[in-house]
Amino acid sequence: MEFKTYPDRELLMVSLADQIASQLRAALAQEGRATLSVPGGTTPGPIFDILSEIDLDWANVAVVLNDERWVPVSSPRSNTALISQRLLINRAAKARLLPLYMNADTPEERLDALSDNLRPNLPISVLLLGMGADMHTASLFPGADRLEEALSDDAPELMALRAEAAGEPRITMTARVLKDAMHTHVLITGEEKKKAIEAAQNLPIEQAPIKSILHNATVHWAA
Ligand SMILES: O=C(O)[C@H](O)[C@@H](O)[C@H](O)[C@H](O)COP(=O)(O)O
Repeated sequence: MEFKTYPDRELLMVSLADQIASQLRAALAQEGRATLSVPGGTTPGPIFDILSEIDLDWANVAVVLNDERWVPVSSPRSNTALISQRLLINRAAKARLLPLYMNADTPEERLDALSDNLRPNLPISVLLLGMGADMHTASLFPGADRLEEALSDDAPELMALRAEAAGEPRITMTARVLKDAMHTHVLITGEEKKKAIEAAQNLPIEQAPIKSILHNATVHWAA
């Protein structure tokens, strides 16, 4: 794992957006297509604002969330709504959204359709992840009902998980898909998350699921 410290959050966001754009450009040059996977939550908004203005061949970029809360897009908790409003606009409006939500009562009802849609766009070219202070990433929460399966190397691409800390049911990429990404960045801010990522290294993976992707990740941090 590489740990990069930035003087402040603004510099972190600008610099990381630039690194992501360069890696997408390289993937586009090599393969003519690229897949970018991003987190929801409260931290990445500013990076989406910057990325959306960057000049690249967005028409050949597929964008997909790492995970989604099973709520309608009209909910303020919808990660799909977040990226629709802050990432898939401006120049990035040309990118193709691979959905992680379709109207239904439970994620299980839509897992097959969403997975079939995702599969041809794997592996992920550039993976941006967030992390909770409880050391979850995507929706791989410590204590989640099917965590062991979601961390295993023969997991399907997507799974539905439930965890007390998660609130609503989640749909998430499994560790296998996250580990296969060509480039992995973890975006964290604040002292609490810095301590959590340090602590994660000495804990079993079930208690610190972020560990599943740390070995070849760059962690970007600012206070
Ligand atoms: O839907 C989600 O909640 C996320 O994708 C999740 O994995 C997130 O990245 C972390 O919970 C950090 O969230 P914050 O940035 O809000 O702390």
